[in-house]
Amino acid sequence: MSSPGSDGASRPGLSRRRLFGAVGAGALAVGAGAAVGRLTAPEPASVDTQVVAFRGAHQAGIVTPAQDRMHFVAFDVTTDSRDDLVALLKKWTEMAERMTAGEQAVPDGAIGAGDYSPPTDTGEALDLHASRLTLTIGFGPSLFERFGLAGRRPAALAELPKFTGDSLDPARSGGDICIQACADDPQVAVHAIRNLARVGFGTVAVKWSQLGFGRTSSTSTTQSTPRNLFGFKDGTRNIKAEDQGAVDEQVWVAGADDQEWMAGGSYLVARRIRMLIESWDRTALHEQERVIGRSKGTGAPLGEKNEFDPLNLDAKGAGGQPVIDTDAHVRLASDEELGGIKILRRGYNFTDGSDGFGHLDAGLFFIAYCRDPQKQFVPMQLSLSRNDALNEYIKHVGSAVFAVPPGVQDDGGYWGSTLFEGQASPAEPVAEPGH
Ligand SMILES: C=CC1=C(C)c2cc3[nH]c(cc4nc(cc5[nH]c(cc1n2)c(C)c5CCC(=O)O)C(CCC(=O)O)=C4C)c(C)c3C=C
Ligand SMILES: [Fe+2]
Repeated sequence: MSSPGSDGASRPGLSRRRLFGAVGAGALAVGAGAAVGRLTAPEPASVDTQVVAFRGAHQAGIVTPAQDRMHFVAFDVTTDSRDDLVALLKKWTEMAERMTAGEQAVPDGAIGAGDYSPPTDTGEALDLHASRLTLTIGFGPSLFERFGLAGRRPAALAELPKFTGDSLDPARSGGDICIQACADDPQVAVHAIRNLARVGFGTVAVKWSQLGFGRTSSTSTTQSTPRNLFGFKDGTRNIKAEDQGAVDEQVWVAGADDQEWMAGGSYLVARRIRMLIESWDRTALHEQERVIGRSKGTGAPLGEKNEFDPLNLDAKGAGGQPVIDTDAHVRLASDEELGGIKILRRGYNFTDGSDGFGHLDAGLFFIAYCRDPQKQFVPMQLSLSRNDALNEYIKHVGSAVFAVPPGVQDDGGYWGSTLFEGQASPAEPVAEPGH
């Protein structure tokens, strides 16, 4: 197994490709991208930057610069055996570390297991790079009702309330465990989830899953802002990895918050939000911009010139009416209106065919990370669900919340070991969100 360098980058992206030789690896990276038909060009990457370190104080895939593709899965745990569940988490950890390093899920698993048994790696990523694959695990509230975990459930991991307008499909909601796979190559993300689900047979079963084809936010100042399916730049005022103060205050759980096993972890809220594309597409540009509160072209706040100009929520037009409307999305979601609350958004566009009525089943698979969903996501979504002008054009159809444990470190840990072994390492307390 390879180990990442101290800078978080390593070279084992080559090893899955060793079959084909290491010469010209940089050129092959470009070829591999073209072969799977990326819709948007990946940001330039050398072989060295293909691997995101798996180990660390925090799991990768949260403040990691958002990759362009996602495969998200929620599992039900089908066993009653805690030992079997822990054994699977250990196996998953090994496989996840290998795959994020660009290696096969199991050494030589694709063709080395012999002619008479099923391959232990499914093989579709054999000639692909690591593609900045990250795998991030989370545990849902329902898991804590079993396996003797009741006393270890953090208060922050309460089920989300029903919000005005929710039209949730239980078949696309909840789950005992989630795994978020993000990569710059869709086949790499799908391969990772497929192989983890495959070895989980008998212990877990897929409850629901979602593919995302384009990031809808930036999580680093090094990234350009992408556009969502309404055509607007999305992620401009997101928390960025470089803003350490905001990340510590709003994203990472501190040891003193509640359950110590969550120190260095975070909470993930997932919402499958259908976007009523046809209705939006019949809406005048002026109204689209009023609803969002930003200009479609530049992404600038209404009344301003440039994308990153500050929101001026007090500005009034000639008639004395607010330039950014009282029910504009960005006003209602802003930390200025919410007592300092922020979240880290990491969502993806999706299109899952059409719905039988000639409408695209398309939208935003919204993912948010925060230190306490009850204090951050819930008040934000309460405000949006009641008053947001955007509600005429969207419908929340799936929902889930998960506790995302801290990262796996070099201490024999595995995904969830701080929960199952009680090995939490205390973290420095930092200020509460919004204070
Ligand atoms: C509960 C949180 C949020 C949901 C749900 C949500 C859905 C949603 N958002 C857009 C499009 C845009 N959102 C933008 C900004 C923005 N959105 C949220 C939160 C939720 N969005 C926040 C916290 C912010 C930042 C507000 C601020 O401080 O300015 C923007 C503007 C660009 C940006 O800053 O990111 C767009 C565009 C859609 C289409 C959508 C549901 C489908
Ligand atoms: Fe938004």
